[in-house]
Formats: sequence, C-alpha cells, structure tokens
Amino acid sequence: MNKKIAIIGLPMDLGQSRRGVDMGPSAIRYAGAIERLQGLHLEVEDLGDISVQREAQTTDATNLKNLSQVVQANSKLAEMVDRTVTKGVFPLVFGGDHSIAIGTLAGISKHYQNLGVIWYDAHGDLNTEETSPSGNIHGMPLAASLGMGHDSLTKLHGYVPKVKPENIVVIGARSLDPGERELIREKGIRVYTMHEIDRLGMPRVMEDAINYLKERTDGVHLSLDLDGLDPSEAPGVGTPVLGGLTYRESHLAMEMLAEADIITSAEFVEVNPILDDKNKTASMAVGLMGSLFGEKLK
Ligand SMILES: NC(=[NH2+])NCCC[C@H](N)C(=O)O
Ligand SMILES: [Mn+2]
Ligand SMILES: [Mn+2]
Repeated sequence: MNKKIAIIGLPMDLGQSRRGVDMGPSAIRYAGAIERLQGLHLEVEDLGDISVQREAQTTDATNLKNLSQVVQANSKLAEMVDRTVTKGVFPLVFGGDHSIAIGTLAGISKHYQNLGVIWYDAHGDLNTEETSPSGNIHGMPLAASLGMGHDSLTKLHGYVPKVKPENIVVIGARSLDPGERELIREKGIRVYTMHEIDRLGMPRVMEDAINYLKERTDGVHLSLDLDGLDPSEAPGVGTPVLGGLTYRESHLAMEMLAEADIITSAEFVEVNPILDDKNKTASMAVGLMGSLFGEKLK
C-alpha cells in the first residue's frame, strides 16, 4: 500500500436531511485518525477541510435537495482528489454525508482503466431523482457514478461514467428501495446483503469479493458508510438500519483488504457526532482505518 496519505475533509450535510454529519471530519480527527496512521509509519499530510457554501447560487428546478451546493462542494473535492492521485499519494477522504462519494470517485476514476469500488453500507445508494423516496442526494452517489441520474451529478469533473457496474461490490446491504433493486438486477451488480454475510460468514464474503475485484480491476476504492455497522455499536449515523455488521466483522474485513493489498483510495462517511455516544462511531472509523492500513497485533 501507498505509504503517503493525504487526508481531505468535506464537512457537508446537504446530501441528507439531518444536521450534524458536517461535523464528521472534526470528530474523526478528534478520535485520533492522524496519530493512528502516523503510528503505522505512514507519511500523513492533512490537507484540511473543503469549504462548503450553504446557500444555493441558483434555484434548483428539481426535487433533488440542495443540488447546486452538493455539486459545488463535490467539484472542489474532485479537483483535490485528482491532484492527490496525480502526485502518487493515497487519498483518504472524511465525510460528510455519502453524496461526497460523487466527488471522490470523479477525482480518482480517470486515473484507472477499471476502477473497482467496495461500497460498505446498509444502503445501495443507487437511487436517481426518479426512484428516490427522499430527494436526498446521499442516496444517489453510486447511481450517479454509474452515469445514472441528474446530469450535473453524472457529468461532475467532466466525464461519464466513473465506474462500471461489474466493478462494484456492495457489502452489508439491508435497506434497498424498489428502484435500487431493479437497477442491481438490470446491471448485474454484485451485492452481498446481510443474508449472504450471515450464511457464508465475513471471511468467505471478503475472500470472494477480493478475488472478484482482483481479476478485473487495476485499483479499488473503499467507500465506507458507518451505517453499514449495526446501530447498537455505531449509533452516530443519520440513517441507521437494524441488523447490521459488527465492529469485529468490519475489522476483519479491513484486515483482509490490507492483506490483499488492493485498496488505492478510501473514504469514511456519514459520521454524525450529534447523534453519537461519546464519539464512539468516529472512534470506530479510526479503528477500522488502522486495520485497513495494516495495523497488526502480532
Ligand atoms: N448514504 C446513506 N446513508 N444513504 C441512505 C439512503 C436512504 C434511502 N435509500 C434514500 O434514498 O433516501
Ligand atoms: Mn451510504
Ligand atoms: Mn448508508
């Protein structure tokens, strides 16, 4: 794995309806992310937070909430991530709601022929403005990256699509809207729902996912939504869904990714310190980061 890491924060909550995820980057830093990575002898540079314009520049003539602000913030993120990858540095992005994956993927994907994506999440985030039950853009980033949805989201950073359906693996899904299920079926996206994880166990699921991606991709982005974890352990998220992954399973998943050495960029999103219990969810994000970057007990 790349020894040089650049941290980029995007303190944005405009892709969903609850205040608080804009404080995610501070909470993750406060939980000791940088020290943890430095402890692994990695060279870490914190590029700070991207500024977010809260007021709309134009009135959006769509049912997508805060579209112009989300596009503006994501365009800045795409620029920064693009520059980071160009320098040969590993981009590590702290959110913010999950709509920021649109910008992260836009900045990364042009550097690869076949970028793989691991979407670690309770949700598919495969809605478009037609299928979304909420109008919240954080439920749309994976669809947008596939080239589906509103033009200003799909065309962000100047090219479409960012990922191919066969290069995506979703892990931990347990809340999928009807339109998302249809898209998964239609595009043949590989999804390990909680059902497969319970039946096969995390070791087998990760082994499968890693082998699958290794065969077809030349880089893999990890997009980790903390609501993939069970809310009893990770309460600091805006859209909790019961029946989720444990912290232990998630650690194992990260350790297996570290061993396979396939991850080339990552983001940790949806940490909401206002809903959290003593910064526990942010601390879990940091713990998982440790494992992802090769922390070992012996
Ligand atoms: N990144 C997330 N937490 N996404 C939750 C999405 C929830 C729901 N599917 C929606 O479209 O509104
Ligand atoms: Mn998500
Ligand atoms: Mn989610």
